[in-house]
Amino acid sequence: MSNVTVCVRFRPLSPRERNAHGEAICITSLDEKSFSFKDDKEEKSMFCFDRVFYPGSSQSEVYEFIAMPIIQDIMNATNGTIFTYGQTGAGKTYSMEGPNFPDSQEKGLLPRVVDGLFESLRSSDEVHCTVKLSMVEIYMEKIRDLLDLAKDNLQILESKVQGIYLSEVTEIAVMDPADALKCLSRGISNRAVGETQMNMASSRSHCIYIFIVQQKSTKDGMVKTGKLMLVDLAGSEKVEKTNAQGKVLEEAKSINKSLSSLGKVINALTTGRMNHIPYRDSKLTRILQDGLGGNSRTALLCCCSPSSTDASESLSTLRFGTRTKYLKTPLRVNMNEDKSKSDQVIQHGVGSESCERILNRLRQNMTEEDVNLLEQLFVLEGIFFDPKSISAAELEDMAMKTITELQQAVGELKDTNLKLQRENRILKRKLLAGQELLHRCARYYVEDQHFLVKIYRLFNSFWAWILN
Ligand SMILES: Nc1ncnc2c1ncn2[C@@H]1O[C@H](COP(=O)(O)OP(=O)(O)OP(=O)(O)O)[C@@H](O)[C@H]1O
Repeated sequence: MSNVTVCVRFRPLSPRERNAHGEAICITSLDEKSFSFKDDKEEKSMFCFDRVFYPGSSQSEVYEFIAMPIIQDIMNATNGTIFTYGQTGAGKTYSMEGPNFPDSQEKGLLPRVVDGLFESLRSSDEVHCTVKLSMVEIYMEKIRDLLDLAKDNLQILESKVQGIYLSEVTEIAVMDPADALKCLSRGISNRAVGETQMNMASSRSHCIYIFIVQQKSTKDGMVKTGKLMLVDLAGSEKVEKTNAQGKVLEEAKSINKSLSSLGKVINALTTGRMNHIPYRDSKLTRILQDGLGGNSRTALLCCCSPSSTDASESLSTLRFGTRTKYLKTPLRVNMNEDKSKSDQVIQHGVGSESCERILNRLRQNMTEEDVNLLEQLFVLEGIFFDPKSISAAELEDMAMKTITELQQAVGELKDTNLKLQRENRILKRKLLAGQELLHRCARYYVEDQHFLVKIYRLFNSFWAWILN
């Protein structure tokens, strides 16, 4: 099973959209996983995801499908990342925090995750558990600590034990859900204070909520650590559509850069170009490194407006979601002995060497039987890809991937064709204008020649008259 879940959520039409454009929407529901989408050129395509949340869906449905399995993983010491992606106003913050955090009936993922985490921790009694919370914001490639605004340029570091971490970030140990929500509310109001200070809108920054859950066995001192990151990404709209200038343009460029780095990392991970994953291209991808390519279960919620007027932005969000769907990450358990006893860690990822090359190397030093055993172990661990082990569901998944890719390719070809036709028309117009200009020049040239001949003759007559 893939470790990446990609879902789409369409929010209800807003009163403004209803007033301006009536009930026109760009989607037709097919079932809970697929829908037909009408783009801004009225062309239809079908999209298929792990789950589609239509406008009537509730916050608890989103939580149960997306976050509950990840919370289970955190308890089993694997990492988890949930991120919301989409244009400004598409419903990312509504889905992540819910309206009027944390009091609303319509609580979003964040407060529900807090409840879910403590609920799961309570059910285990032979372990000592701690939950630590951090909250940061990435704005113009600078990481700000939202639990201590004085720390406005945190650095990203990497260690064998912790993986990727933020140096000197404030980590608050929280005892219960109420404590955690109080801490998160503080971070959220600090974010608003910072926005006023810097005169920016929340949609211009990425916000990351980090939960570190540690479970120490009272019997043998083993420590299991799980890291859960919830990421509310900045609006993904295209710069040219925003008519941005000055500082807003700089912000938009910085967001586009980090989101396109995210796209490149996902592309590299899904197309198997594992030898260079450009995590370091942006702060966002570097922080998410553990959550994207490493030891993590990832869920992406693509938030879209259902309005036909937003079809082009929604289409690019859906394309991003489609690419992410084929990201596969190896899952491991982060288990070490108590650090005072040992610093042993589990390595992330399989590196850049291909499966066959590694096996060949092993064959040089080991018996064929041992190599086969190792290979079986790796397949069980999900490290190597074993074609024999593909299930019908995975085959269906792959077929769907091919169909979606072909549909995308057709869509892109159509776009290119339209663009080329437009360019062709412009070139033809330019050519006609050039020909017209050339004719005029030729006419003037001929007229000028006649004029010069006339002057010359006049001059000759004048000269003859002088001489006579
Ligand atoms: N599923 C939903 N049900 C009802 N209202 C919603 C839903 N999703 C979003 N909304 C409403 O739509 C508006 C925009 O949503 P939201 O602020 O979450 O967008 P956003 O994508 O986070 O935008 P930004 O990038 O600016 O932060 C809000 O008024 C929100 O209450």
